[in-house]
Amino acid sequence: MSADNLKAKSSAAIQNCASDLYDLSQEIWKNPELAFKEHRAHQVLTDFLEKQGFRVDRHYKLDTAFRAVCGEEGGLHVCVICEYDALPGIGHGCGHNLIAEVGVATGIAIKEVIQDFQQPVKLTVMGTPAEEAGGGKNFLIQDGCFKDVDFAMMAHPFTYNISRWRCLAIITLEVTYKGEASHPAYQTWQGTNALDAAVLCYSNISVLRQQMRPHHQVHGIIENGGTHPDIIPSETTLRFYLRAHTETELKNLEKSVVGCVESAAIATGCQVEYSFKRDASKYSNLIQNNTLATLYERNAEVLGVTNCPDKSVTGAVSGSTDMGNVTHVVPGIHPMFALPTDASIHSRNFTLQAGTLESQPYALNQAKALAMTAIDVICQPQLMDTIRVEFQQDLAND
Ligand SMILES: NCCCC[C@H](NC(=O)CCN)C(=O)O
Repeated sequence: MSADNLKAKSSAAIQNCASDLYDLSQEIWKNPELAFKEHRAHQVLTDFLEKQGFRVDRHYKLDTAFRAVCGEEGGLHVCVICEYDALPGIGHGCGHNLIAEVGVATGIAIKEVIQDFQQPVKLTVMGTPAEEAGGGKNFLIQDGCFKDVDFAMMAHPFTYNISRWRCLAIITLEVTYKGEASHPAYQTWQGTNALDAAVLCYSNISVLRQQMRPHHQVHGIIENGGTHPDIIPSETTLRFYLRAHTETELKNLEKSVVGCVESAAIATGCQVEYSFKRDASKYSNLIQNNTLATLYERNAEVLGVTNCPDKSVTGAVSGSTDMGNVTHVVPGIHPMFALPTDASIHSRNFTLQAGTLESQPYALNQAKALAMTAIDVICQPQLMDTIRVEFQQDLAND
């Protein structure tokens, strides 16, 4: 069968399941679950994939991770990634219900044609928890789950179509100031105000922002600012995210931020403890493989998905994802696809849009484009050599 016929057959498989896929997505959207607690999503996704004939490993390495496999060993191993965690307070404001749906739909589409290829193909749909906080993919990477994968793909809903979204390496900084409680209207001089230290720290970082390099970002919150207006706060805590193009740049940014943190302690006489979380919550920048991205762009274009023409939008670099870490261990792509909305991700309006029937064709198109991209590579296995060379070059230049 020609690649074009395989693509048509795979797309038809998605279209045939469109109504069930919408129900699946709705089930996740209506029941938002936070990082590592995505029990219901795990259940419905694994049940769905099992019904579709996948060999499913539930609770794969992590309680709410899964692996659903079809095909055979001995040839290419394609991995399609699902995310399904929600955000505190605003539900699926990042549209991960659609990411999960796209992952499953892509899996169905590739499975439909898996026996039609000239060589064996193995397909894994990988369920990865806790993208928004915690970095589920990093635990799976550490456990060797991507070791025999040739390439990995997923797609993320957004406000624009951006095939090669560049996202940043990120690290979390936690800061605690300790002072001395006292009455703020009586013996004020006996107090040491930890809230003043927190406010100064926050302001120092705001001032630093003007001097930061483009694409360096620091933003955060005061998590605990004290307990009562008439007690000088003796302890406060802050949490910041620091982002930069690469891990090396992130290190430089860390140094500047440490100056802001420590100077606030000196100015107020507080003690300070701080730590950069060098654990699974630390995400690498995203490397979009050129060959995979080019194939995806061509396929998406055929389906009427055109990349946003505004270079100021497509050239923007922002946000972070643990898919970044995946693209440092295997070649991958992570296109952003537009829903019909102006709303920003992580907003209530985006939550609403991610649950509409109106958004469905946009999600299903992505699944078709990802499956078509995999079909291109499987039908021209020599492309894999180029993909591997690019991958090594990208890592070396990172
Ligand atoms: N450890 C912090 C992770 C933050 C990840 C988050 N990701 C997104 O918003 C994009 C995709 N969901 C972020 O960039 O803030």
